Amino acid sequence: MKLSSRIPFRLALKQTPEQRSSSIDTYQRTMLHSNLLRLVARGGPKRLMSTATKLTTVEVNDKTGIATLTMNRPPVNSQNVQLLEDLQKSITEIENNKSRGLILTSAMSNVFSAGLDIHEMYNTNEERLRIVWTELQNAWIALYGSSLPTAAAINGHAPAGGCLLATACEYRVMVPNCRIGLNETQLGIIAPKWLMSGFLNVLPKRVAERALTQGRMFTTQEAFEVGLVDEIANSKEEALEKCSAFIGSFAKVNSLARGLTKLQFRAENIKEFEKIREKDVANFIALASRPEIQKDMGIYLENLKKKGKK
Ligand SMILES: CCCCC/C=C\C/C=C\CCC/C=C/C(=O)SCCNC(=O)CCNC(=O)[C@H](O)C(C)(C)COP(=O)(O)OP(=O)(O)OC[C@H]1O[C@@H](n2cnc3c(N)ncnc32)[C@H](O)[C@@H]1OP(=O)(O)O
Repeated sequence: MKLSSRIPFRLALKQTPEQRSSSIDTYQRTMLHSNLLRLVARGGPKRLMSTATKLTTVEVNDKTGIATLTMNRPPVNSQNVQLLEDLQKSITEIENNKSRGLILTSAMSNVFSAGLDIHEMYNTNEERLRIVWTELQNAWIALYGSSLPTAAAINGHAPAGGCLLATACEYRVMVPNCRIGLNETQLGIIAPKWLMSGFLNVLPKRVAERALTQGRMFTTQEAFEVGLVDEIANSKEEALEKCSAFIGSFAKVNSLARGLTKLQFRAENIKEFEKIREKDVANFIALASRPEIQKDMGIYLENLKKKGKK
């Protein structure tokens, strides 16, 4: 299956008859391929890899060779230092074990990830803030810069840092009635450029600019319509199957050529990020230490707690 051949019927209708018949033919082949993969994915024995991690698990499907990396930090997979470090360890392990691809998902029933753990940034010291931000940077670059095919099975809400992880992947499948987006401006903070890279990779610049300035949280349907997610699935299982089908689409492509091509597309963002990463840590510490930001964090946490008790 070629990525360029994934043309939905509604777009196929706008094409010439020749283009249309070729797209529909490719579409049917794609469906057949994805159904085959689904059968394999369902039947395939799963192997739990030996990750020395507390908050992530890695399961490899022996038949497809695809690894599923699951975040498991109840209640909302908020990203504390431990989760960010575990994500990196699991990504490295999946790469070293020569898996055919990586699917990122969540063990929570309605949340993919709530973003950075605000408790880790509240009432703390500069050294802790440095660690938090450095580990967020490290986790992002491990995922964004991986040469493996990557996909996110977004089985719940994905605000801020949750959206960051999802958009670091090459493909996204999301369950209905959830929200995804970079809501930083709504919180009175600014997402640095590298943090927007994945978002800018998948959305037209105009749409991305508007969404980022508004701090917009897209519903699943809206995210699909603008291209922030590639497909909608009715359940986590279906999302995992669709992600497997995406990764399976590279079965006949030379993996080295594929990986290097991917990295060429991402090289500029990665280079920019490497240039500013130290300065970016300093900027984050300065921002997060500001008394008014600390005050806002306290209020935000209180409101989240109150909402939870309702
Ligand atoms: C002003 C705050 C941020 C300040 C940051 C400062 C500087 C940073 C500079 C740049 C950073 C940009 C990069 C990334 C930033 C981030 O990721 S910030 C985090 C943004 N995340 C959010 O705004 C999401 C907040 N959470 C929610 O909207 C919801 O929890 C939900 C994810 C939609 C899930 O809803 P629901 O299932 O109903 O669960 P509850 O709301 O009831 O939550 C359950 C408990 O979890 C706690 N919690 C939720 N999110 C977080 C979080 N991000 N950090 C820590 N804790 C969180 C929530 O308080 C509940 O706790 P209790 O059970 O009540 O104790």
